[in-house]
Amino acid sequence: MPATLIDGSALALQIRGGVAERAAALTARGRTPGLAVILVGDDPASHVYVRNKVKACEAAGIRSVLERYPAELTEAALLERVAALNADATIHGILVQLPLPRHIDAKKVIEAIDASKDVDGYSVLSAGELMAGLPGFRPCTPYGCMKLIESTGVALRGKHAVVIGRSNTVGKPMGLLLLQADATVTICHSATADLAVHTRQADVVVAAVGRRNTLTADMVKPGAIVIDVGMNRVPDGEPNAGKLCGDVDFDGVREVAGWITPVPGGVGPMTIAMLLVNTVESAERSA
Ligand SMILES: Nc1nc(=O)c2c([nH]1)NC[C@@H]1CN(c3ccc(C(=O)N[C@@H](CCC(=O)O)C(=O)O)cc3)C=[N+]21
Repeated sequence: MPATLIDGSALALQIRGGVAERAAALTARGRTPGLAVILVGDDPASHVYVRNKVKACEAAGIRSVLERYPAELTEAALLERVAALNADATIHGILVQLPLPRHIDAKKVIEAIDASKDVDGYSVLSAGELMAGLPGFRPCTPYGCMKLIESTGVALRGKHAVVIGRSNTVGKPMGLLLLQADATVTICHSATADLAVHTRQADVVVAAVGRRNTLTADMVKPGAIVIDVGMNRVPDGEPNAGKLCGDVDFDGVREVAGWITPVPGGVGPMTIAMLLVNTVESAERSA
């Protein structure tokens, strides 16, 4: 029996509905939540993501302020904008879209965002709060993955979860969130000797590498939950060339797994939903 599809678009809509109620309650008290999104340069993919974020805010009753700058913007000028948004009481979340042009030190910019407005959860303070099990903003993509896993109804306690990828934005925080949910966690990466040995043991696999077909059917335990964070394009000369695809060989793995997320329509929409959750939460804290 093929895997049950985990519908990230539907779950994201449901979560955004909850956000809309909380935002309306804040607006009724004259405290409309506000999110500032800063986009530097003209990466076409970044423009699509940012537009989706702004649209989702509007639909949920969150005021969004989109600031676009040319790729030549100086680091000093960007830091000045962040400082101004830090001081703006109508702004509860600040998101600086990554990647930034190479002449700008992204770390420095992220650390300049006031911790109370770090709705991306990318700052060292937010990472430390997650590490220490303290309340704080969780990075939106792994946070969304946790909600997708929860939606299956399978309890994580005592389960073996394998994360493929060790980035600061997805792999590492994903491992910590799974650990916090009492899973036994393995983090695999480019130097892992035999990836399949690990994934075949896994009750949950989260693939976050950025390379298509990283996880194939022979690498998956029957019945496992498979979460696909990848955002890749099918190369020219292959069927479906140019289409968005994940890190998982979807057609193969769905025959073995118990649950699987599609790309698109899986993790991507959840990333945006959790950004709205963090923003409304930030506004509630400040109200
Ligand atoms: N400071 C910062 N925060 C981020 O959260 C951040 C970032 N920088 N830089 C880039 C990545 C990427 N990201 C996505 C969000 C939603 C979709 C999304 O909605 N994807 C749709 C499809 C979109 C399409 O069709 O291209 C889906 O998977 O169904 C994708 C990617 C957020 N990121």
